[in-house]
Amino acid sequence: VEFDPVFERYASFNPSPLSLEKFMEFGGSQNACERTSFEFLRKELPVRLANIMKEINLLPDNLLQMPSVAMVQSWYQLSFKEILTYENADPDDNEMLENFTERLVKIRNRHTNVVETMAQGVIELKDSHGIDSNTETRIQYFLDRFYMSRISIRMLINQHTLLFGSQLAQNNRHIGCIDPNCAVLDVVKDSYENAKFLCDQYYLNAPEVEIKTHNATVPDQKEDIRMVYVPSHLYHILFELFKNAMRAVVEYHPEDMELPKLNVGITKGDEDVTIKMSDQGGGIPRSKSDLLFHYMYSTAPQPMRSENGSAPLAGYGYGLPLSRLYARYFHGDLILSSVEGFGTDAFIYLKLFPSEANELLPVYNTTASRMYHTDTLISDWSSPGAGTNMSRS
Ligand SMILES: N#Cc1c[nH]c2ncccc12
Repeated sequence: VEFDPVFERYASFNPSPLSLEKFMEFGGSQNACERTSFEFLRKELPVRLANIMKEINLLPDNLLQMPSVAMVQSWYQLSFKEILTYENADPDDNEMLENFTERLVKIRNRHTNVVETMAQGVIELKDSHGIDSNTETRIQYFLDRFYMSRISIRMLINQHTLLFGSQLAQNNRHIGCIDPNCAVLDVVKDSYENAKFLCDQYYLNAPEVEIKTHNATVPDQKEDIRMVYVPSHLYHILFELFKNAMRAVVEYHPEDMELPKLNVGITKGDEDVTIKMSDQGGGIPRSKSDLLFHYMYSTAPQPMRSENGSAPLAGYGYGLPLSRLYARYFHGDLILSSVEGFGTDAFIYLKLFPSEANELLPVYNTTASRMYHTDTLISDWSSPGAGTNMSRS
């Protein structure tokens, strides 16, 4: 589709970010909203697909030629073409609306394994050509944007199919996958219990947790801290952090049956809801803390395949970079702050107001394009060992 003028036209539009408040408006009264949602999506989905496909096309040739990457590219091209068949459809044609929703489900299913398949492509490149630091920087830049784009496209598809599809009725207070009154403490407890179960199974031990809540805006507030959010996103972030924190604590105290507990604080401020998770797992040296968010570093060696060749037994360790993307998706963040030799604090920042929780979307433009063309900047700070006797390059 690259040299197709229609593709270039859609790629020339900037994606339109929605806020959680806007997403909830689509979930208002029934019918009028399905038509509005359809008219928005038949333009916005191809715009978002075309924008990220422009960046896929800019990847280094030897990565693009990897079988797994070529397959992902073909899925995007096919899905782009399929949505375009609705470009001039009649929004009042209910049968067409039903067909559109069914097509979205098929597209979502086609893209189910994109994360694993792209990770496989990176491994194929590593095994066949090796990867220099320049290429690694570009792959890191691309994958952050590619996975954020995918999170956003799946959010649009999930909302439309949940609100207007023939799916089982979900929790009647939820709007699609959004909970307008998400009790943060409940998600923290759920994710802790599930991570603890895995930790107990694997290590036969797991740290306890102490959770404190603080509502800074209404002191002495006994009510739960609630906010508009997507519980499944928050769960994904917390589950990953709990697994990593528990692993650090158990491995740092191999002999102790009495493990230092995890401390979690949930604070509702004027703008932010902040979840702080503290562990005494020995921490990470500063020299390695960035690596935790690198896709390359966390790309496991050729994963062990189970006998029947099904999905790899070992995960790809993309959990932390993807969790940070989920936190950033609605303009929050995920930050690790570590004290080597003692432990690590993880901070999840979330926007309290749905009107401020806007999607953070990659935009294809000359800045993005330049990231794929120019060599990484020569550092304008000294590097170890480069003294006066070395000529400047
Ligand atoms: N995420 C996360 C972590 C939470 N605690 C950690 N300790 C060592 C390495 C990574 C982590």
